Amino acid sequence: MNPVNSQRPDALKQAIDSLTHSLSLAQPTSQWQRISVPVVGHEMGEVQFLPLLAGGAGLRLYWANRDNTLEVAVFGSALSFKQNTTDALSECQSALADVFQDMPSARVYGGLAFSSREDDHWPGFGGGELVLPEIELVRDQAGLTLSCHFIFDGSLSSVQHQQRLIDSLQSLHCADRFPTELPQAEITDEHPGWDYWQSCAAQALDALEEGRVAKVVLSREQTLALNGPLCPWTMLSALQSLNPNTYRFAFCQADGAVFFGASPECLYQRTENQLHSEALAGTTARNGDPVQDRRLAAALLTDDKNRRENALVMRSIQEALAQCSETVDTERDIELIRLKSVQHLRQRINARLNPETTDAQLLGLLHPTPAVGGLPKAEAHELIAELEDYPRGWYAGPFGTLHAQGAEFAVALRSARLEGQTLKLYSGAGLVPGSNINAEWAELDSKLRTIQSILDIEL
Ligand SMILES: C=C(O[C@@H]1C=C(C(=O)O)C=C[C@H]1O)C(=O)O
Ligand SMILES: [Mg+2]
Repeated sequence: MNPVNSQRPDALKQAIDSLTHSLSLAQPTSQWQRISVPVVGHEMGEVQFLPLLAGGAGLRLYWANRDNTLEVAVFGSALSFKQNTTDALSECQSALADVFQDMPSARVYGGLAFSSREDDHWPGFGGGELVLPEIELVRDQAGLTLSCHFIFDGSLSSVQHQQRLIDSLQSLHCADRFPTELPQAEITDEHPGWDYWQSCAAQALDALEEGRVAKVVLSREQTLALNGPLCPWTMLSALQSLNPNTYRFAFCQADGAVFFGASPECLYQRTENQLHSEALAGTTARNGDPVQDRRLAAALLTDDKNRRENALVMRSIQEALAQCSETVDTERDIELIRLKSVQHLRQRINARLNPETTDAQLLGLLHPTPAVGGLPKAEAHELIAELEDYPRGWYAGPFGTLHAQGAEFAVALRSARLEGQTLKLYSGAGLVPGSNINAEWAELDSKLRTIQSILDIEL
């Protein structure tokens, strides 16, 4: 990989200076303030978010949507909503409404855990966290914008905060060498390993045959030991090249622990009362030989087990949306989604929501879909808690953004958690009656393959 220069493009430097100037002129008010400046000039296109994040410190977050119409880098949080339970979003909904009232263009970003059970949470990440950025760099259809958010009431503490914010703005810079080199990685642990998988998948198949569940998604955590520091922003840059039409996301805690990934799956995207969701389930591998690859795709499109996996997700999303929508329409075609190491079945669904529907309600109704949990929900989640012997944390949880006009959440799959020189990778597979234990294990493998391949893991 080429080391890239460490300068700060002039267009960004000018925006930083202009934002610093506006910030120093801020008038005391007790309300939230958002100050934005456009990043303009011929060098605007050279402002790369990942090297800037790599050059930063403390809490940072990255979010890019699947069609690449929105890319965001967050440096620090002006306000943080920590979630103890996944449904606690309803508790911060009114605080969020106040923030959006004062700053109609503000957005919050973050992730939520898969489960509200505390013993399923990761240390430091808890049940979830949504942040209002202290400094936010956004690339969208309007161009590039640098913003900051703060409370400035003229008190000593807010004056100090204003100064800290100016210092942080002035210190934005690209990492000296980016992408940085990647360390060597070695697989040291797995939950489940192959032996335990056979027994846990067999127990799940029993529950399926007895009709206790119709579908259950079991997952696996693979631990990699690294022989040096790993730059998560370099990983994201590599993921972006391999799978450009995925949601890319990262949440880096102040202590350096990072959750990141590149997911193909949308939980929902809402603009006012128009909502889009999808059933993304049913998987086969990719093959380097185009003829074989097309054969795999054709087999997937007609495969009974994979279509059942998908149909159950579809039905569950339809039923959830029916509870809060005026209309719910499914798109007729099942599409094929091709990624670097796997291909999936997808069917889209659109709804016109009842006007009073909130995002807290939507998250509660939709998450976890049976693409990552199972059906019936309660029984499947109980089985997952019983069989899986590691915490899922934010893996398979919602990750995304909320704003005054809407929201967009990915399902945080194809993801990993980095702590020091330990990287944990996650993947899951949906079991339905007739699933084969070996084939589902191979599916777990192929979903881990993309991140592994960046790290040159030999299998
Ligand atoms: C659970 C994961 O993926 C989900 C399970 C799928 C399946 O079983 O076919 C396909 C896509 C995702 O909805 C994962 O990648 O970890
Ligand atoms: Mg599957």
